[in-house]
Amino acid sequence: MKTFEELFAELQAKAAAGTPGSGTVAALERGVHFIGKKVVEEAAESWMAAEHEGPQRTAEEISQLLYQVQVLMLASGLELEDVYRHL
Ligand SMILES: N=c1c2ncn([C@@H]3O[C@H](COP(=O)(O)OP(=O)(O)OP(=O)(O)O)[C@@H](O)[C@H]3O)c2ncn1[C@@H]1O[C@H](COP(=O)(O)O)[C@@H](O)[C@H]1O
Repeated sequence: MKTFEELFAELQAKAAAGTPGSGTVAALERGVHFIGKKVVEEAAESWMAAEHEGPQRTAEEISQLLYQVQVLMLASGLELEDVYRHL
């Protein structure tokens, strides 16, 4: 188990290192358009899970949504603080 902040630090490190085999690095190479579609896909799957599949499946889909949002943040050059200041 990891927190939102811990996951972001892990993804930042992999992006900076260009870690071979990392799905995050591969997504960043494909760019914002590809990543944006993954965000929308996971958002829709979270919504469908919440309506039809119960809390456990919803939690799984939301975890994937949070991951994709973090990848979009990296692709946009954003730090956690850039987002947190708007909360
Ligand atoms: N938490 C996640 C995570 N959540 C979702 N995903 C991605 O989102 C996909 C899951 O969505 P789906 O089930 O809809 O995908 P799928 O249909 O099986 O496959 P796709 O065709 O959509 O790619 C996975 O295939 C991953 O590509 C994640 N990829 C990585 N992480 C974590 O990110 C960290 C870095 O990962 P790497 O960059 O791959 O090393 C590790 O701690 C991982 O656990």
